[in-house]
Amino acid sequence: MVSFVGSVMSPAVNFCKSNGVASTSSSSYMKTFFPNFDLGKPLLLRSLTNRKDKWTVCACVAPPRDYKAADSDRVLNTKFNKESAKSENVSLLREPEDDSDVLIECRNVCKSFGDKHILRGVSLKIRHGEAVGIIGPSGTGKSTILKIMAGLLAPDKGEVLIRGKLRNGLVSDDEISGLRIGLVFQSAALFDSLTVRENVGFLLYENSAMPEDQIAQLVTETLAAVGLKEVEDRLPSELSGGMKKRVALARSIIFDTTKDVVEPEVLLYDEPTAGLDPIASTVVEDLIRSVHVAGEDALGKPGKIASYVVVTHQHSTIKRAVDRLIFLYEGKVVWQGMTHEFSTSTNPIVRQFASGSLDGPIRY
Ligand SMILES: Nc1ncnc2c1ncn2[C@@H]1O[C@H](COP(=O)(O)OP(=O)(O)OP(=O)(O)O)[C@@H](O)[C@H]1O
Repeated sequence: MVSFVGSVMSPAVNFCKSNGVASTSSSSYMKTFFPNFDLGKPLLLRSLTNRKDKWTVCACVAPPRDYKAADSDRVLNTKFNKESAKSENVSLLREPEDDSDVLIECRNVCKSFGDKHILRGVSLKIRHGEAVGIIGPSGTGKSTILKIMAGLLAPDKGEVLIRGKLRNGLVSDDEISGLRIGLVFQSAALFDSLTVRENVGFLLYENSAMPEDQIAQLVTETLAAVGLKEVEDRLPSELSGGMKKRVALARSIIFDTTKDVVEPEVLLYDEPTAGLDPIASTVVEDLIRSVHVAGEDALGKPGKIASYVVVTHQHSTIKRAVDRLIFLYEGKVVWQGMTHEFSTSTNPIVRQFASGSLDGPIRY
C-alpha cells in the first residue's frame, strides 16, 4: 500500500513508477502524462490515484513492525547521551555499536541536479524513538536528503537502507520496505477544492475498504488529536496558515484502523514552521512533539510516531521540537550533536550559523 501524505501541489513531488525505477519532477511529468491535470480538481486526482497498477503519488509504504513506546526513552537516554555527543567534529562522534534500532540509514549519498552537485556523500542514521533536526544554510541539500529518505528521489550514488535493507530506487507499490514513512511538506499542501474532511481522509477514501461514516469519524478524532474541532466541512481557503499545517499533520498521522498494523513510523517534516508567527510556530512545534511516541496528543493519548526528522531554519523549532541535530553544509554532514550543544559548539560553521554572523566559513 502507498500512503499519501504530501501533495501533488508541491513542485518537489515526484511520480514514481511502481517498478521503483523511473522518476521525474512533477510538473513536467504531469504535463506529459496528464495534459488536462488541474491540481484543484478532486475528480482528476481520484482518477490519478486509482491508477494503482501504474503510478503512485508521493511517498510511504509497508507494514511496520510493532514497537514499544517505552523504547523511545531508552534510545534518547542511551544512544546519544551527553558523552557521545561531546565531540565537535562529526568524524569523532561516537556512534552506538548496536544498529538494530536504526530505521533509516543514508550511506555516502550523492545527488546532483545537472552540473550542480548538491549532496556530496551524506551519511546519517535515524534511530527508533529519535527526534532529529536537519539544519544548515540555504541550498545545502536539506530538503533533497529528506526526499531521498522518503523515497521520492533516488540518490545518484550511495545507499539508503530501511531497517537494514537496501532500498533500490524509489518507493513503490510493490516494494515492502518494512517501514512506513510520511513526508509533510513545507506548504501545508492541501487540495484546495476538497474539504478538510476529504483532505484528511483522502488516503482512506481512496485506498481503504472502510465505510465512509467510519472514515468521517476517524477524521474527526484525528483532527481532535491535533487540536482542531468543527472544521471538517471547511475548505483550506477558510483556514489560517497554522490551521492548515495542523490539517496537513492530521492527514499524515491518520491510518486505516481496520488493518492489523498500519501506522506511520517515521514522519519527515520539511520546514513545518516556515512562515508562521512565533506563537503559531510554538503550537506546531508542540504538535510535532505530541504525535511522537514520547509525547501525548491533544486528547491525552500517547503519540504513534516512532521517530521524526525536521528540516528547519527556525531557532525555536530547533530548541523545542528536536533532540538531536545534523548539520549539513555544502552537501555533507559537518556536525552532529544534541540540541543543547548547538549554541555552545566550537565548530566555526556551527558557531557562525547559530549566531547569524556574516563572518565565518559560510559564504553567501
Ligand atoms: N528537482 C530539482 N531540480 C533541479 N535543482 C534542484 C531540484 N531540487 C533541488 N534543487 C536544487 O538543489 C539545491 C538544494 O536544494 P534543497 O531544497 O535541498 O536545499 P535546502 O538546503 O533545503 O534549501 P533551503 O534551506 O533554502 O530550503 C538548490 O540549489 C535547489 O535549487
